[in-house]
Amino acid sequence: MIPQSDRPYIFINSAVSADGKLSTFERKQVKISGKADFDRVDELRAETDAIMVGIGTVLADDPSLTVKSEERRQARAAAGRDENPIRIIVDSKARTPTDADIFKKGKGRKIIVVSESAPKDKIDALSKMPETKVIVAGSDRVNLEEMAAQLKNEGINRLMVEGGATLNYGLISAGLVDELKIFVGNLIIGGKTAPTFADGEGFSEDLIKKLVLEDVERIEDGVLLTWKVKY
Ligand SMILES: NC(=O)c1ccc[n+]([C@@H]2O[C@H](COP(=O)([O-])OP(=O)(O)OC[C@H]3O[C@@H](n4cnc5c(N)ncnc54)[C@H](O)[C@@H]3O)[C@@H](O)[C@H]2O)c1
Ligand SMILES: Nc1nc(=O)c(N)c(NC[C@H](O)[C@H](O)[C@H](O)COP(=O)(O)O)[nH]1
Repeated sequence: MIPQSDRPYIFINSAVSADGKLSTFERKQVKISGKADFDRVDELRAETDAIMVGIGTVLADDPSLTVKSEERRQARAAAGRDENPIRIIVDSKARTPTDADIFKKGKGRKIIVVSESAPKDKIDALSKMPETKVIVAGSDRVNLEEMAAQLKNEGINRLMVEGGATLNYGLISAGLVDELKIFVGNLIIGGKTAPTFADGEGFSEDLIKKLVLEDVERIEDGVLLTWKVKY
C-alpha cells in the first residue's frame, strides 16, 4: 500500500438508495439526489483538483462531470484553475467513446487511464481528443496504486471519485480511499443484481474495512454520511 503522501487525497462521493443501490438492476441511472444534494456535489466538484469515474459509469450514464454553476467556474478561473477539474476515466481497454459527453461538454483536461491490454488504435484515437492524455498503469486491469502515484505526479492532490460500484470497491480494497461521502436517498431500488456502493469480490470477514463516522447531515429527505476510512 503506497503512503498517502505519494498519492492524492482520495474521497468517494456517491448517492445510494435506502437499500444501498447505486442504480437499477438494469443499470439505469436513478435520480437519487435532490436539488440540494446535486448542488452540494457541484460545490465538491468545484473545490477538487480532479474527478474520477469508471468506464462502466461512462457507458451507462455518459456523465459530463462538469461544474454546473457558472459562478463556481468563474471562481476557479479567477484562481488560475481550469473551469472544470481534470476529468479521469478508469478504462482498462480504452473503451471510452470519442463522442462521450466528457469530450463534448466543458473545457478542461481529461485523463484516460488504461492498461497495457488496451488496443493501440483506441489509445491513439483517445490521445487525439482535445486536452486529453492517456496514461498506462497495469497489465490487464488498471493497477490502481500505480495510477494513484502517477496522478500525484500530474499535480493532483485532491481526487473526488464519483463511482461506480466496481471502481469504488477496487479503490477501497487497494487501500487508496481516505474518506467516503455517501448520500442516502429516500427511495428503495431493490434487486439482488442492482449495483451497490461497492461491488466486486467483496471482503472476507477479517478484511472488512472499518470506518470512523465524521458527520451526519440531513439533506431534504435524505441523509449525508461522512466517514473516514480507518487504516
Ligand atoms: N448513484 C451514484 O452516485 C452513481 C455514481 C456513479 C455510477 N453509478 C452507477 O453505477 C453503475 C456503474 O458501475 P459499474 O460497477 O458498472 O462500473 P464502474 O463505473 O465502477 O467502472 C468499473 C470498470 O472500470 C474498469 N476498471 C479498470 N481497472 C479497474 C480496477 N482495478 N478496479 C475496478 N474497476 C476497474 C473496469 O472496466 C470495470 O468494469 C451505473 O449503473 C451507474 O449509473 C451511480
Ligand atoms: N451524486 C449523484 N446523485 C445521483 O442521484 C446520481 N444518480 C449520481 N450519479 C453519478 C453520475 O455518474 C453523474 O454524476 C450524474 O449522472 C451527473 O451527470 P453530470 O456529470 O452532471 O453530467 N450521482
